[in-house]
Amino acid sequence: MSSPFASKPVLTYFNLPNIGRGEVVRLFFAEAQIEYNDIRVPYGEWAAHKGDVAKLNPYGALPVLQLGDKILTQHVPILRYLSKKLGKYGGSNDDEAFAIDQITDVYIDWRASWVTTLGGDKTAHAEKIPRFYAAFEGFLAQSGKGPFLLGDQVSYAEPCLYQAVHNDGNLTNAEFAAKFPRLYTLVKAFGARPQVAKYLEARKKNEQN
Ligand SMILES: N[C@@H](CCC(=O)N[C@@H](CS)C(=O)NCC(=O)O)C(=O)O
Repeated sequence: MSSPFASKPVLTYFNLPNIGRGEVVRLFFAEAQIEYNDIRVPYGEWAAHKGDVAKLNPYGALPVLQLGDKILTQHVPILRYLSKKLGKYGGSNDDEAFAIDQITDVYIDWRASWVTTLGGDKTAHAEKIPRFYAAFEGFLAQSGKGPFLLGDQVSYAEPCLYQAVHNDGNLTNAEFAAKFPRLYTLVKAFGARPQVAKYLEARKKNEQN
């Protein structure tokens, strides 16, 4: 791995079990083979760090990415910015860029809804979550490509979708695979990308779900 940036990016995020927003940026870095400093704040120590983060990020939340003298926040805009800087992962025309934006905005909605079901309320989960998977599947059907949203070209949508499927344990769910075949094929293909597979193997030690 190396870095196309003038200095090594510094990603600060929680040491969560691979379910959080910053982990999506880590997945993107794995795919793009970007070397970065991975600062992991133990969740239990957040109160002690919050003030320092607020000095960098007016929103006061993580992840924060330091890129030289730039401070970037909001995980999907971070992915979008990195994609532009790298000249890939963001689509090669306005229509492709729109398709990525569209599906990742649904991912953001999924995330906002999903965190409200974290207490383990199965009824709330069943009421709220399947519509997002159906939307992902629908947009993938509209694109008509595969295995990825843009065909063979990976975009920053893939790490987002990978996590949406991973977070509910659906990577090994045959029923899920049958119901959402395009989405399932996409996340399996993303997880099998050599650099991503290597990263996923290494992160197993931190896997708790
Ligand atoms: N819209 C932001 C949300 C950031 C966010 O809410 N981060 C959570 C962790 S995933 C956080 O820092 N929570 C602690 C807090 O807000 O005090 C993004 O997409 O990055």
